[in-house]
Amino acid sequence: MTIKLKCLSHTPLRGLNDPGAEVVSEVDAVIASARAEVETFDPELIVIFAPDHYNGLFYDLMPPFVIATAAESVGDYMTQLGALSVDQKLAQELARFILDHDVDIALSHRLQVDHGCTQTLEELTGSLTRYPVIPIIINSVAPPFAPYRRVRRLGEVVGRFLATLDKRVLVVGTGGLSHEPPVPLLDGAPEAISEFLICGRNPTPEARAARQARTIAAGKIYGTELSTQTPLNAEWDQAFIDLLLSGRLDAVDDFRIEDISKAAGRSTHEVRTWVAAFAALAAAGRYSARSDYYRPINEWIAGYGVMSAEPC
Ligand SMILES: O=C(O)/C=C/c1cccc(O)c1O
Ligand SMILES: [Fe+2]
Repeated sequence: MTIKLKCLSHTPLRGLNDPGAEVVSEVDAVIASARAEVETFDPELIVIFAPDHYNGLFYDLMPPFVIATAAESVGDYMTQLGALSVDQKLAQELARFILDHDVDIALSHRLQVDHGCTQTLEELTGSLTRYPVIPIIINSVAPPFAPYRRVRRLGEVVGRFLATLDKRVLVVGTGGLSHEPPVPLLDGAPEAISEFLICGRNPTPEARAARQARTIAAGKIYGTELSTQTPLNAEWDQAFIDLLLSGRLDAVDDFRIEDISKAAGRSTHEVRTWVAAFAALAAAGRYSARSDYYRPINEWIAGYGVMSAEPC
């Protein structure tokens, strides 16, 4: 097996509520270069660790981890609609391997995935179907969450499975870094919102448009005194990037979920996908990592970062 890693923030506001042209072209260039690297690597499999934002997973049955043997994009925001090219057989084998190695994971034979998975897949590969893929969703948005040590363990077991394959594998983590978009909480939610959070699958086009308009409106005031959302925290983001660069992944075992939510925003927990991706890579031995880009971007409600890594 040959393995490479890419971790990227995602933001559905890219293209819908952009910062200045200079920042947009900086990020365009970083993504274009990441995509060129993926093209050169020509992966035979992509394992993507991603969150869901109440598009595929709801509180009627909210698993901490899910592996998909088939997945369809809901096409939210500006993402493509349609099926992903999931390697069904390999996903089933991986699910069995994970369970055999003492990590509990749910299995979906028809998972709806959102921008949290598809935006990064499109950015890195140009489509939803360019390469065989296995999506693994890590609950990062709908508390309570599995502890960070369990996420690291999940990644490690996935990495051990990948080491048994004779393939070029790209491991991807998508989400984070610090941010808090206006995603509602079940705790204390009014009836209509709690009904949505419990079983809001397949919203009407009007409901989807209203949700997107709310996110855009939140992006317009994020980071100002008009916003009630926890602001970006560049210091937290840099410390997290430094931790991944250092290879001291076991430090995440001490991460306290409530502390992170308060310091850097509730959706910062999407970094759980980065933790899993790095742990999968680390299962192959020591790695060398680089931080390709970081900038806090209020318009996108994103501590926006890109990292790459490979074994050394
Ligand atoms: O779920 C939504 O509607 C919005 C999600 C969002 C907004 C801003 C930044 C992100 O990383 C998001 O996932
Ligand atoms: Fe997200």
